[in-house]
Amino acid sequence: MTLKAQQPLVGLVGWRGMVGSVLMDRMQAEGDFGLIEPVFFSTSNAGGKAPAQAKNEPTLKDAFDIGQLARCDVILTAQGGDYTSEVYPKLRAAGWNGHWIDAASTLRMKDDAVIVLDPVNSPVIKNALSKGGRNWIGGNCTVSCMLMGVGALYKAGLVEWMTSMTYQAASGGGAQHMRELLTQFGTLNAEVRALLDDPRSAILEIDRKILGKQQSLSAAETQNFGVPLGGSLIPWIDKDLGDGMSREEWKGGAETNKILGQGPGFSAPAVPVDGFCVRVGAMRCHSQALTFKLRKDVPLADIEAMIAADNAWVKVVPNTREATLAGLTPVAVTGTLDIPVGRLRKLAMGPEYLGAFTIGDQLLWGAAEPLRRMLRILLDA
Ligand SMILES: NC(=O)C1=CN([C@@H]2O[C@H](COP(=O)(O)OP(=O)(O)OC[C@H]3O[C@@H](n4cnc5c(N)ncnc54)[C@H](OP(=O)(O)O)[C@@H]3O)[C@@H](O)[C@H]2O)C=CC1
Ligand SMILES: N[C@@H](CC(=O)OP(=O)(O)O)C(=O)O
Repeated sequence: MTLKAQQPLVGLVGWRGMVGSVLMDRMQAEGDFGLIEPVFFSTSNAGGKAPAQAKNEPTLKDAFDIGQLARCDVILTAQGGDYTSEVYPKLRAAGWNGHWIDAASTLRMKDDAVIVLDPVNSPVIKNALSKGGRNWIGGNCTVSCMLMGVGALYKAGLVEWMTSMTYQAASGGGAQHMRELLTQFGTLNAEVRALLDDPRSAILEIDRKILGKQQSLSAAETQNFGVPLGGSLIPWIDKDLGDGMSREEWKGGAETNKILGQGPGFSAPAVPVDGFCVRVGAMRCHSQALTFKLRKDVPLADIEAMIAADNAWVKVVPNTREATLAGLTPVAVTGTLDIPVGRLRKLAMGPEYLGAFTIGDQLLWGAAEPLRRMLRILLDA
C-alpha cells in the first residue's frame, strides 16, 4: 500500500493525553495535518467534537469500534498498553492490513514489530517496510533518548558493553505522577516556610521537620509513587521481574539491541547493556550516566566528533563545569528536541573505558517524535 498519492485516513487515538498532546503539537508544527485526513477517536467521548485539525471527520469516533478503526490506512495511538491489548488483536483478526503506530510497550518485542527511532535505525525500518511490515512501535523513553545521544558509537561497532545509571523524570509515570511530585514539594515547603524565612533558623531543625513530614505524608499524597519522591528518589521503575531486575532495566538491554537490529532474531550478536533505573524529582527529562567499554582505544576528540556528526539533534557539551551547568540539565533541555551529551572522558579503568552523561525530553524523543517521524516515513514511502 502506498500512502504518498492520497490523503490517507490516519486514525488518532490518545491524542488528548500527555504523550498525545505533545504529538499533536509536533504534528501541527511540522505541517503533518496538511498531508493526511485525520480521524480522531476517543475512549470516553464518542460523538463529541473533534479538535480543530479535523477536516472531513468533525466528530470523535468510538476508539473501540473496530469497523471505524478499520477504515483507516494508518492508526497512530498513544492511548496506552491496555488499549493496545484490547483493540489491536481484534482489528487484525478482522482482516485490517493498515499500519499500526503505537507508543505503548505491548507489541515492542513481537517478531513482526519494529521499534522505531529512524535517526538511529532507518535501515532496520526500511528493511521491514520492504518486507511488508505493518507494526511500528515507539521505544522505551530512556532507551530512545540514550540512542539519540550515543547511537554513533553503536553504529561504528565500538561498544563492547555499556552500563547506564538513569535519573528518570516523574512524567515517565504519567500526568498524575507529575502532579503528585509537585504536591509533595508544596507540602514540604509549607512545613518549613517560617523557618526558611528566618535566616537565623537552624538547618538541621529544617531537615528534621522535612524528614518528619516526608515520613508522614498521607496515602493520598503518595498514591502514585507509593513513597515520597520530593526530596528523595526511588531506585526501581516498572515491574519486578523476580530475578533482581526491574522491567525498565530489562528494556535497556532488550530494546537497545532490537532497535539496532542485533541480538535474538538478527544475525548480529547482542551487546550487553545493563544498569540501574532510578526515579528522581525531575519533571519530564530523563538523564543518564553511561559507562562504555569500547572495543579499542579511540581518541576522545574522535569520539566527540563521531557523536556530534551522528544526527541533527545531538549536541556535544564540552566537559567543563561552566558548559555542563549551562547546557546539561533537565531544565536546559525540557521542551526541546536537543539531546546533549556531555561529561565525555576516559575513565580511570583504562583507555577503552568511556564515561558520558546524556539528557532527553522523554515526551519528545522519548515518546512522540519517533512516532510522528514514522508516520512521515510511511507518507513518503
Ligand atoms: N508517559 C510517558 O512518559 C510515556 C507514555 N507512553 C505510552 O503512552 C501511553 C499514554 O501515556 P500518557 O499520555 O501519559 O497517558 P494519559 O493518561 O495522559 O492519556 C491517556 C488517555 O487518557 C484519557 N484521559 C482521561 N482523562 C484525561 C484528562 N484529564 N486529560 C487527558 N486525557 C485524559 C484520554 O483518552 P480519551 O480521550 O479516549 O478519553 C487519553 O488519551 C502510556 O500508557 C504508554 O503506553 C510511552 C512513552 C512515555
Ligand atoms: N517506563 C517509563 C515510561 C514509559 O512509558 O515507558 P514504556 O513506554 O517503556 O512503558 C518511565 O517510567 O520513565
